[in-house]
Amino acid sequence: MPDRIVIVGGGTAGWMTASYLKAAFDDRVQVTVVESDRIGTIGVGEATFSDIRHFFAYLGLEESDWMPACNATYKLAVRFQDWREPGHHFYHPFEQMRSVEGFPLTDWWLRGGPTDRFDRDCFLMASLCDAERSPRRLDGSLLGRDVPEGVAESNALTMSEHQGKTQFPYAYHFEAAKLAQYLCGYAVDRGVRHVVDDVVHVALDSRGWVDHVVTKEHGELHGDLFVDCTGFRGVLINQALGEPFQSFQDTLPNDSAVALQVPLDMEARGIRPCTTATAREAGWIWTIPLFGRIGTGYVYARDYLSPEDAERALREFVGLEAEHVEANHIRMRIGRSRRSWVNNCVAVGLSSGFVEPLESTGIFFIHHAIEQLVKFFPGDDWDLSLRDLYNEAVGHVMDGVREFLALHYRAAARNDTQYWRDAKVRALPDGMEERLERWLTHLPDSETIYPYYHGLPPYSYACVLLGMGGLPLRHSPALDLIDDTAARKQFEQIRDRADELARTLPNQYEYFAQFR
Ligand SMILES: Cc1cc2nc3c(=O)[nH]c(=O)nc-3n(C[C@H](O)[C@H](O)[C@H](O)COP(=O)(O)OP(=O)(O)OC[C@H]3O[C@@H](n4cnc5c(N)ncnc54)[C@H](O)[C@@H]3O)c2cc1C
Ligand SMILES: N[C@@H](Cc1c[nH]c2cc(Cl)ccc12)C(=O)O
Repeated sequence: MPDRIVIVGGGTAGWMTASYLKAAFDDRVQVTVVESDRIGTIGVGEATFSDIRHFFAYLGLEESDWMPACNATYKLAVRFQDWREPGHHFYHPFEQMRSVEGFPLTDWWLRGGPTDRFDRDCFLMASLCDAERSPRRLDGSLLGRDVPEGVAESNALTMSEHQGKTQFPYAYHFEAAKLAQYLCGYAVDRGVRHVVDDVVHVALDSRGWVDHVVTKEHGELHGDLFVDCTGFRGVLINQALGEPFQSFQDTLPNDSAVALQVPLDMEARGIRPCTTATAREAGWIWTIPLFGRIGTGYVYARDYLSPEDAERALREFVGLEAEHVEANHIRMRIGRSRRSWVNNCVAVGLSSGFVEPLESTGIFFIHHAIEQLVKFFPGDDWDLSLRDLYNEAVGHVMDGVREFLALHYRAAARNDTQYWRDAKVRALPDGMEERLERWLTHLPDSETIYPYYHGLPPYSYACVLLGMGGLPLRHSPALDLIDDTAARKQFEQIRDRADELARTLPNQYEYFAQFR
């Protein structure tokens, strides 16, 4: 069996992979992580999908084990600010879409919702975000008793097996660098060898497979399977094995970011239970509230804005609190390696692919890749089908997310700068134009979105279309022929329940302060 695994890179990807493989295969595999202390990681304050709870559950970790160590907070939604026009906001929440008479509530809302806020009318989470509530009460119970926690009883190996069945109501914000550190401790405790050194050469055998990697001070590291977690460099997959990188730049032009970590008095300021993405002149600014500080950054396209102007705009946005904080400029490689698994090398994380962090998909890509690696782990004969299945699954996830992100720009009503005007006419990924055409007459459903698993349910697309406000949408004509009493009752119930929750749940600061 290929049981000697060498992971090159110790960022989020490297340590998530090491700890997961140990949880899966225990001492039946030998795992080594080699990471440079000279080349830094991309550790900004990060936001996740709710599915990451399956990752922690797989490792046997509770929130109380890892959250305090990573300054983590809850995320109930992404708040899109100013994408339609200045002052407007809407949420993309973690919440199961309700349906009435077989039609999603958003469709009923289009026919005639009670207010002009589809998000507050159709989802509880939008009101909880506006009221800045924690999803848990001080005794730890979740919202009401009506939300199933549902990890323990499930025996599914992968996230895709959960999709559509339930929707967990929150995800997390955390410091990625601290999570990597925490998982390093977890992995090393379970026997992972940790080598701090630079890989200076990747030695291939006569077939072009990785034979070993050469380090500066620790000699050669031999293995059967090599995992490339070297970030945008793609030291093994792209540099040594020559696998081409396919850029998504034609459809997603943002290629840069400038980030700041800003310590703040969270007691005075509060901790918003959502990621905020605020549209700006040539991109958007993320605000990720952590316990004790916020992570913020401007994601922009260099074709429209210089790094200096981006930093200036970001500092203006944040205000005086960031005065003495140093900015971190990052060049982003947007797209994916044509194949993420080549011969005996599997790329996980930024080396495999990346899209701008608008919907917090980076860590989801990693989690998904690791699940697939376990599912399609090679045997002695390195059966090609397993590798192909892996590459197809990983490729579909990134291609699907690419479409979902492209939709944000096409649908945004904002058109005050050249950047936003160009966004309306920019090319869409192959096949998406036809799909979009259909979504305008019938809100997206599982039959009409990107046809392979990519982590995003149809209601996420509906939220973006309804919230961005730049495209004309129509309700299903059938709704004009169906009694709307049940739909109106549903809207009322949501409003009443949201009011009650907003009155009775604590705020996030109160919730997390009790553990300090
Ligand atoms: C601006 C920005 C914002 C983001 N926001 C989010 C978000 O909100 N949510 C989310 O889910 N994801 C987000 N991501 C993605 C997320 O940061 C990454 O997916 C995640 O951190 C994984 O990075 P990585 O481990 O692949 O690479 P890196 O963090 O770059 O780590 C690379 C590792 O490889 C090592 N290395 C490189 N070369 C060598 C060598 N020759 N020898 C030895 N070691 C080497 C380095 O030392 C390092 O340990 C964001 C990314 C960017 C760029
Ligand atoms: N599987 C993802 C999909 C998802 C459902 N709702 C949201 C909202 C946001 Cl902001 C991101 C992602 C999602 C998950 O459940 O996490």
